[in-house]
Amino acid sequence: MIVGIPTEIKNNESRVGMTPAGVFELVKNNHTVYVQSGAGEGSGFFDADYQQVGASVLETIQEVYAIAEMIVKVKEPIAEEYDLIKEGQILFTYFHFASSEPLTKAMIKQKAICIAYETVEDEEGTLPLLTPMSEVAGRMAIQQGAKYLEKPVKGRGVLLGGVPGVAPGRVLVLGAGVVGIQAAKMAAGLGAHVTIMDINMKRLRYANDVMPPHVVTEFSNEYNIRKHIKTHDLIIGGVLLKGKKAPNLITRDMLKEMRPGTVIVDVAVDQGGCVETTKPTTHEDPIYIIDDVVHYSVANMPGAVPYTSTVALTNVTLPYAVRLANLGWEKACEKDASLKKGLNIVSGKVVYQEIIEAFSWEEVLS
Ligand SMILES: NC(=O)C1=CN([C@@H]2O[C@H](COP(=O)(O)OP(=O)(O)OC[C@H]3O[C@@H](n4cnc5c(N)ncnc54)[C@H](O)[C@@H]3O)[C@@H](O)[C@H]2O)C=CC1
Ligand SMILES: CC(=O)C(=O)O
Ligand SMILES: [Mg+2]
Repeated sequence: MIVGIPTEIKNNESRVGMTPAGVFELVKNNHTVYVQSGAGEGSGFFDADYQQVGASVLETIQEVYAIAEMIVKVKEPIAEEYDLIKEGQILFTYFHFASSEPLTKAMIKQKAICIAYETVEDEEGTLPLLTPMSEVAGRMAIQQGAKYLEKPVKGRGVLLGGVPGVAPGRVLVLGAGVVGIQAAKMAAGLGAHVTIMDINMKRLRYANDVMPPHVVTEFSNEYNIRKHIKTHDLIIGGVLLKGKKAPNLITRDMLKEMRPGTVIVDVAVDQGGCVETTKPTTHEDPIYIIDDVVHYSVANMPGAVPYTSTVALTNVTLPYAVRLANLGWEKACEKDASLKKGLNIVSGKVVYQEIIEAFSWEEVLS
């Protein structure tokens, strides 16, 4: 198969869809790989590194899309890329369709085979191609939150770890999944008081087992959330309903209950966010303030640490990419139920029910 690796063009997105190690593996399996010149630079991989393992380098994104049967990338295609996508071309990347009707409609129109990293699901119900980026984003959420709690950027002016004689900051984590656990761990490591909430008792039991005593678990319901937002300095949104729009656990009216300078890092923004006032931001302009509450909602947080993220991502995507290249998407999905769950749009037809529900479409669009 001919595989193309374009340069990411989303704001401050320096990850790349495949490392030279990945190209090595594809070439070993007799596939042809075209990499756009400079695609890996932000992650520390240069054209010569790719050429050394057998890839050919193309100058433009147009050339890569035009020649490839399968595009392997990181983020969803953005508007400038839509028309480059060919009928029947496999796109293997993050899409987060439920948060973008325009993207969904564009991919239907292009009639591509859209296999979304974030809905590939293993037998245990976990999301192997989302997990490493959630690990990155969960850890980063505390770094970013700590930064925006500083007064010069309109935060409350609270040091998360406190100092002797002064109580530490308080962090409320919504969701005890991958993002939530990593965020809680980082915050606890800094010495903050942490409350972590979920509706899944198994996740709360797990958090209770693995976390130090200054991490407290609480069942997630509106009453408890309303209580805790008043006393916590930093709130991390890490909830997910697979493939669906995230639920609004913090509504607009609740911002008034928070103290001025409270910071919300809504990691769940890529599925629409779990805070009503969340709207996607970029690394260039990551925050905005509503009712004195600082909102951070960058939809590609791991893009800011591409050295770590590119390798972590391709460690998990590569085996699937090789299978897709070896077998073609139909056979690969037939043989691998996890990969099949990644099929979101096939030749103009939405095949993932949660997307249809997200837009209240009555039937599968085609
Ligand atoms: N902004 C960014 O750059 C990134 C965003 N993400 C996003 O972060 C979100 C979380 O991802 P993961 O942690 O991997 O998902 P996960 O599936 O591991 O965890 C989500 C948790 O939310 C819980 N949950 C569901 N409804 C809830 C409710 N009402 N209250 C409290 N908890 C609830 C679930 O029980 C589950 O434990 C996803 O939307 C993911 O796409 C992930 C990586 C990067
Ligand atoms: C998961 C995701 O949205 C990201 O890594 O950017
Ligand atoms: Mg307020």
